[in-house]
Amino acid sequence: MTAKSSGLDAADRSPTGRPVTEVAVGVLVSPDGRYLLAQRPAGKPYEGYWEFPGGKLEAGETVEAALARELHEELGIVLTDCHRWHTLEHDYPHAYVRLHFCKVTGWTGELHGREGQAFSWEHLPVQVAPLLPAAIPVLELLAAD
Ligand SMILES: Nc1nc2c([nH]c(=O)n2[C@H]2C[C@H](O)[C@@H](COP(=O)(O)OP(=O)(O)OP(=O)(O)O)O2)c(=O)[nH]1
Repeated sequence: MTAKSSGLDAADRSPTGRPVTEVAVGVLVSPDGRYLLAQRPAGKPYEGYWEFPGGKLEAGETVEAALARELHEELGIVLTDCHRWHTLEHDYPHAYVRLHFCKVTGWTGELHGREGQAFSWEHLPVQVAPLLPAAIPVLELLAAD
């Protein structure tokens, strides 16, 4: 199979030739219209910055499967309802990421930070800081929704 027919093409490289890290991100929406933000744990790039929960896709994983796994690992919840929303790319010093944002409206279980991270349900405009650079355009999209 050629690279193109297997789906591997120029989209797997950034415009400057960096490999693309695919990331599944959940925008959890509470019944009263707040959004869940989590603080990045110690030891990760941008430690202490606020972001939407999620993480990198593993080999062969879909966005939805990766998101379900990450939400369970990070927050102890089981994803029951989500849909893809926006995809954004960001060129960080540590990686070029493609962020697949999904709106999450259904889950079961009690939320708790299983990696010791803080989290907060926020109305717009959010009060937590600092935010990951790539979270800022997402908050603008949410405000415009
Ligand atoms: N989860 C999440 N990641 C984001 C957001 N915005 C943003 O630029 N990112 C970037 C930061 C990281 O480079 C990448 C996510 O990778 P990560 O290190 O958190 O993923 P992971 O949990 O799989 O990490 P790992 O410890 O397994 O390496 O996406 C966001 O809102 N949420």
